[in-house]
Amino acid sequence: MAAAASRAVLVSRPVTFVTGNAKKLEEVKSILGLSIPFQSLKLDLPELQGEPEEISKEKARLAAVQVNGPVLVEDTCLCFNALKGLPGPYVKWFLQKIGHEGLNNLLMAYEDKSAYALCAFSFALGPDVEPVTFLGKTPGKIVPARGPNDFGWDPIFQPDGYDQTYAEMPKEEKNKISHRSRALDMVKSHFAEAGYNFSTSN
Ligand SMILES: Nc1ncnc2c1ncn2[C@H]1C[C@H](O)[C@@H](COP(=O)(O)OP(=O)(O)OP(=O)(O)O)O1
Ligand SMILES: [Mg+2]
Repeated sequence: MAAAASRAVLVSRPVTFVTGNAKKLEEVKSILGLSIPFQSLKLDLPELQGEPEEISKEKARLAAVQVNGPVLVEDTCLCFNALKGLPGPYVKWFLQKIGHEGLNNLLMAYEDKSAYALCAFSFALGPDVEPVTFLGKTPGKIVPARGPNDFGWDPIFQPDGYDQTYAEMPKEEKNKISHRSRALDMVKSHFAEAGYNFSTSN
């Protein structure tokens, strides 16, 4: 810790987590706890097409311009192996248009129902600083919907090693193994190593 403190970067404001999704914010809050001082801003940022890492980085660049300070953003993908990673970053639109049943039907022609949930967090210190990205991945499979329908595709994703879907699992259990918590672990390590020193007085 002494080493980290000696190269501490003084950051004038707490990090702003920018998302248009209240459920995402809830998960990030409960996973991060008090480990990183952050505030949130509800904004649905435009998303570039392309690879998950690039989409997330570009979101961070846009967010940093909007906030004019340090920002954290996240982009979530649900990737089907039989479809070479699709719908991936476009799962939000697939879910909106064809729902859980439609997502299951996409895999009807394939025996392979395996999938992975991928979460890409990007952190930018400000509008002129290149964002850094942290990826978290949880392997599983796509199943007919089971469990409460209160968060996106949770009811159709069953992580490997579990007989429950994300939706059926207790939140604390999901937060232990989820793609989001894996990526956030890396975010936390990055913050600890960089020794950022956030002023909370705004
Ligand atoms: N942990 C999760 N479990 C289930 N569904 C999720 C999860 N995280 C995100 N989703 C859903 C919400 C969206 O439909 C889609 C991800 O799209 P994404 O662009 O990352 O989110 P979003 O547009 O709702 O919020 P943001 O404003 O942060 O982009 O997957
Ligand atoms: Mg989005």
